[in-house]
Amino acid sequence: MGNACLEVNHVSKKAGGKTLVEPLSFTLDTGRVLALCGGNGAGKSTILKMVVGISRPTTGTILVQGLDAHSQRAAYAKQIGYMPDDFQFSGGLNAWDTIRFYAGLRGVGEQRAADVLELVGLTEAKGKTVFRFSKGMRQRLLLAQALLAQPALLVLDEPTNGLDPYWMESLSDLLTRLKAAGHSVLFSTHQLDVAEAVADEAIFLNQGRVIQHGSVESFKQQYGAAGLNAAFRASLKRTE
Ligand SMILES: Nc1ncnc2c1ncn2[C@@H]1O[C@H](COP(=O)(O)OP(=O)(O)OP(=O)(O)O)[C@@H](O)[C@H]1O
Repeated sequence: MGNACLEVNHVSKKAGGKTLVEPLSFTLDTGRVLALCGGNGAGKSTILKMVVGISRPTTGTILVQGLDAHSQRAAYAKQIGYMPDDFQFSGGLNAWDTIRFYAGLRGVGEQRAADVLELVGLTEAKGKTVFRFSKGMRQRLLLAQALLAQPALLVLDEPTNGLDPYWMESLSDLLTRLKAAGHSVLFSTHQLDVAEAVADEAIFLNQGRVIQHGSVESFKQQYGAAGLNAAFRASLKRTE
């Protein structure tokens, strides 16, 4: 496809004698947002780790902007901003020193570091030591480091974990603006209302298997106000 930002082809993962992810294929076009939805242990983080290149698929290939994760590693990594789940920052640094450290790693200047802190509402808190941050503030700092290099593809693992309603809504607004600016976003969530509010497409996962993939609009049309929750339940039922 002409404007594919991410192409996942027949990717699967086995580890410890267990199939964590059964073969899956999907394409994410430029400027689109795709939500990987599923409960605990569905395989969401495993898929995201393969997409960012920190875990190698057992089978299949992944291309971001036409680049291969393993044979073109450095160029590939530059296309991606990653917000991992449950990452611990070095607690002794304040937010400003932390974001400047990541800016240095990404080859990004101080102005951009200040801009991303502003985007996630942490300018006022920039002198505060990160270990004094609430969970939601740490999440926002993690998002800020993912945004630093204005990557073509943002990969966000449970980005709304710990966010209060104000920041949930702000994240939706921010993702909408990033989309409009041509960024593509792949994120995981177990909160289907978040996927419904933010994503263009959703993939439903259960125990490492895709049980449904469709546009959020089509799920809304089919299930009305009950939305993605009803669509997910119906998909689960069909596969039981
Ligand atoms: N290296 C590994 N070896 C064996 N099993 C693993 C490994 N990594 C993950 N798993 C298992 O794979 C399954 C999928 O895990 P994963 O973290 O991808 O799920 P998830 O959908 O992100 O779940 P959660 O919402 O709980 O974070 C789980 O059962 C997990 O225990």
